[in-house]
Amino acid sequence: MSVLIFGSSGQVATELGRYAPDATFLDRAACDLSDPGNCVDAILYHKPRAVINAAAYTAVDKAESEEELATLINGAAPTQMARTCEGLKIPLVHISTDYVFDGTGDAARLPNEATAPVNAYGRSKLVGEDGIRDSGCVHAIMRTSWVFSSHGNNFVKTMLRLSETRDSLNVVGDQIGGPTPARAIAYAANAMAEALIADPTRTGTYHFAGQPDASWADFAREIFRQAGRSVTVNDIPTTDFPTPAKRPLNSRMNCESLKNFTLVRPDWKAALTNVLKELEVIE
Ligand SMILES: NC(=O)C1=CN([C@@H]2O[C@H](COP(=O)(O)OP(=O)(O)OC[C@H]3O[C@@H](n4cnc5c(N)ncnc54)[C@H](OP(=O)(O)O)[C@@H]3O)[C@@H](O)[C@H]2O)C=CC1
Ligand SMILES: Cc1cn([C@H]2C[C@H](O)[C@@H](COP(=O)(O)OP(=O)(O)O[C@H]3O[C@@H](C)C(=O)[C@@H](O)[C@H]3O)O2)c(=O)[nH]c1=O
Ligand SMILES: [Mg+2]
Repeated sequence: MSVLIFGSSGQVATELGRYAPDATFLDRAACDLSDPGNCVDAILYHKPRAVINAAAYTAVDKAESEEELATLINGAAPTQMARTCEGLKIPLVHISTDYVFDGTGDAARLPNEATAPVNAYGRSKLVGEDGIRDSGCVHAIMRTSWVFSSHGNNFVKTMLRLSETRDSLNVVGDQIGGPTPARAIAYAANAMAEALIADPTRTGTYHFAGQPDASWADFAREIFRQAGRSVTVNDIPTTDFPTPAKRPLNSRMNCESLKNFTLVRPDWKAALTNVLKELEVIE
């Protein structure tokens, strides 16, 4: 029996190929999660020993005008996955987000603190979390943040692209969080699946974010520093960068309970160096 993974070409799904090479990966063509019944059929057909959900609707601004679709993919589908896993008594590892929090204050949030998403994407992800917790299945809901890798869409690639035509950029300096390498998320998700098979009492909600916490402006500066690109980053307040979706200011997450899985917060600056090498921006 192998592990079944929803997602194939996304940032985290791509990296899972490294740690779970024998797993079955389902792309959108094999299982379109906008029809949540499809994931029930897939799990019953494959009869895996665990399920990892690395698929999601991740277009934060677009979700404001497509909340229904985002909620099917991020809410209803993971709920159906969890109910099916409960029926088969197999664990589900699911990836969620810092955007389930409202971002008030400046303390690092614990996994059991109150959620209150400020945008449609966050609300859709919270529906999925609640559905999984209510299902009774053995699970790890891993909340992560600010994911980057050498493939797919992410802030690192956006900054590198902008640097080709700009020598200064305005970047928000008052949203603080943990940039997280997709590779580390994939390692952790696979480790959690195996650990839950061995010991279901580890079921629960966990935080997994890269360290140290930084603003998007700090993140941008480090990208340009490592890439050797001379782009001036001007810190601006969120109010000066209007977007369709509101974003939380404080995305700090307390990750201490990762010790249940003998995992620690990954160092995002070191991982950034690897990603820049993979992109052949540096040697
Ligand atoms: N990106 C980020 O900054 C963050 C992401 N997360 C969470 O981490 C997880 C992984 O994110 P990441 O790897 O960055 O996401 P990506 O956007 O890179 O990939 C999303 C994946 O979901 C798949 N997908 C989208 N719509 C559907 C659908 N209707 N049916 C089936 N599959 C679909 C995509 O498939 P296809 O290639 O066919 O489009 C793709 O493989 C998600 O749960 C996300 O919410 C949490 C915090 C931050
Ligand atoms: C391109 C650009 C963005 N920004 C800001 C906008 C935003 O506040 C921040 C990051 O922009 P992005 O569009 O990459 O961010 P966003 O897509 O909101 O990233 C989020 O994605 C989802 C899926 C998550 O789950 C979150 O953890 C988080 O990673 O930077 C600037 O200030 N200047 C710029 O030139
Ligand atoms: Mg984005």
